[in-house]
Amino acid sequence: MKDLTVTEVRLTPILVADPPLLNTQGVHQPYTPRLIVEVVTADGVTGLGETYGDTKYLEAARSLAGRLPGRSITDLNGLLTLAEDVPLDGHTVDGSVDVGGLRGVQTADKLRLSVVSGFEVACLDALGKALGLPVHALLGGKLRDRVEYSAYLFYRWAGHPEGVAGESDDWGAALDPEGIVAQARRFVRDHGFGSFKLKGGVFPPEEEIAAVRALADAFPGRPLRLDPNGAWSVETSLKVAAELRDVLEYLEDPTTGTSAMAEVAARAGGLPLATNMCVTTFPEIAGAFTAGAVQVVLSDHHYWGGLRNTRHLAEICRTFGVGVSMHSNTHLGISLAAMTHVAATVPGLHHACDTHYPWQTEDVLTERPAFSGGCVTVPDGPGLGVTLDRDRLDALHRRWLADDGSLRDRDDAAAMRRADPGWTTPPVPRW
Ligand SMILES: O=C([O-])C(=O)C[C@H](O)[C@@H](O)C(=O)[O-]
Ligand SMILES: [Mg+2]
Repeated sequence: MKDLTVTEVRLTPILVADPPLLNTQGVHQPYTPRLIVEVVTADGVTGLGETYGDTKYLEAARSLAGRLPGRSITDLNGLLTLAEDVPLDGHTVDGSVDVGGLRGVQTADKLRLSVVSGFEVACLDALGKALGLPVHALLGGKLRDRVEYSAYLFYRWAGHPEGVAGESDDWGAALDPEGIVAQARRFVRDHGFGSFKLKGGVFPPEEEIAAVRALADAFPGRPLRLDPNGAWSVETSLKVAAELRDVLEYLEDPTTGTSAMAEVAARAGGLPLATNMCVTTFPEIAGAFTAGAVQVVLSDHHYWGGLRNTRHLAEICRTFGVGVSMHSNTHLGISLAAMTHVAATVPGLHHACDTHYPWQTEDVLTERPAFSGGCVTVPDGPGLGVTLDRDRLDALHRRWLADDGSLRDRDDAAAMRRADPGWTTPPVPRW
């Protein structure tokens, strides 16, 4: 009989290199915080998880980690209950849209669930390793052998602003339709992606419409998406919908708030709306679905509270005839593996999932998960099927230790101020 009792939890905050990707709030910082969670059992099995690493997540994770030893890694329902008691500093969850993450409102429950997700994945990884089963088997079994991802295109600068220390890359700038098409071609060449999402809300809508049109011309018939993170008014959203209806698979969070989304959805001539901003918690589902505000929910196991909650969300969507796919924030290979396992178990996953992973040149794994034909093969080995490289983890942790605190919380507006000192987060609607 195996001893599945947790004896130790290790939390390692790290800073990971990130390119200067633009969004409506600003630009990505040169390094972004992530938290690596290791759960160790009495038998010496270690499970891996990954989640947001910003200070408020780290503090909550430390509190939760202290409560785990002595419990079983199988006690995943208890883990969610345990998290409800994690104390939070009130001023960190004020109901506003998060700075940089663009994941909708911040609430205490959502913060706790985001922390729990890293622990849940680590427990599932450890359980899978202990039983010799892949994580997808613990979730009820895979329905597909490969999970399709979409190329995540960003307007970007060639490098971080002058005077800002960061890693360089050879992508060059992408600030117009030609740059975006060139970026897409490189994603196809390197990873074989068959669908494309453009992060919008950066330039006036006409410029972004032109970029999507250029993608449609370069890749006829391929599924395309545009996501301005709620930056447009209802009227602007409708104008964009009318111009791009023939080429978009869906329009993602054109405008902010459930009622504005519902108005756009009702008048967009059948173009589906997707969201990772107006439906990000279970309590938001009823209002949004009843109002017909969204046709596709972009799940994210980080903020929905883990892989099992993601399946739960997918079942609710299926019940209401709402599509489901997957959102991503900057993440590493542990999370890509977790996303792939859960996506493999979701019935009716009709859209390629988002992933930032191709933008991440650093990881904490011995071997990076790879895309082929735009897909990741679902791992069938024990657990998540990834192996921690402790030297890499230590190096990225040392970077976090050396930071003076300015990069430990993602803040895309602050990063933009390094290039444009007068920059403030634009009010919505921006256009
Ligand atoms: O689909 C989305 O909304 C995102 O991926 C949000 C992210 O924060 C993205 O905008 C980014 O990384 O800049
Ligand atoms: Mg989005």
